[in-house]
Amino acid sequence: MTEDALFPVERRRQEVAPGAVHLPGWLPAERRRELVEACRSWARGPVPMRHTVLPNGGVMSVQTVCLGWHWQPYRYSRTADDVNGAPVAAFPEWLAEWGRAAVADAYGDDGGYAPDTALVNFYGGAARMGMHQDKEERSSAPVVSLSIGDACVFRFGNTETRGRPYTDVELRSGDLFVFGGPSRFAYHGVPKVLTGTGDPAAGLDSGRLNITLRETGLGGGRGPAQTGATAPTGAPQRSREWPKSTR
Ligand SMILES: O=C(O)CCC(=O)C(=O)O
Ligand SMILES: [Fe+2]
Repeated sequence: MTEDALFPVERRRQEVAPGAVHLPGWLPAERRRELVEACRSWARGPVPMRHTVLPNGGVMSVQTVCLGWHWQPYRYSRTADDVNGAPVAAFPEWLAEWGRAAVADAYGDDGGYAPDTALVNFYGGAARMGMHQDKEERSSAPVVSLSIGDACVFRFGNTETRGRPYTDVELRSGDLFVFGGPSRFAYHGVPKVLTGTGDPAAGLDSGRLNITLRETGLGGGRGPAQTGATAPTGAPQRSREWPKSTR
């Protein structure tokens, strides 16, 4: 339960919509720290983290860097043609293992989950993300979302419209949210970051990191590491005991 809320909110596993599961506090502090370190490394390059420019000229308030496949509105490619043209960093095997553990904890079975791309988003205090569908993937495998740092309001809607019905969920540091099955193509967004709620234990005092893992369905594996390039430095060593269910 939250300590500060007038009406305390239960922080329990919750199925927000069919196939959309929120697992609060899924990532332990050590794993959060490792992931923050890895994100700092990915943010430096080979493709630097940047504010994505939309086809209508709008600039996203969120900053993004990708692994495995580079996402730009509205397609995936192996090179960051809208940034510096560099090949995207590889999607590491340890992150795929975290993804399988996440799906298994959400649904009871990992279903052979094989994510080959990740979008790493950084939200400064004023950043937000409008309601959208993740639909550039040619796969209906679930999206695995990990949040670290400042909490946020995550709005999870329906597959038909940007508007109601939707459910607002508070995602805090370490929370896992998985959306698949009938919810895989539901609209979702982040209307608000709750500044001042950061996670010093994870090394992220302010701002919010969100990492979504996806299967692109495009084939060709997890990216450059498959073809000989080196993995980004700073990738954490996962302890052998982890991941396991924290439910
Ligand atoms: O930041 C989040 O929680 C959601 C991010 C998201 O929807 C996306 O990257 O497509
Ligand atoms: Fe999304």
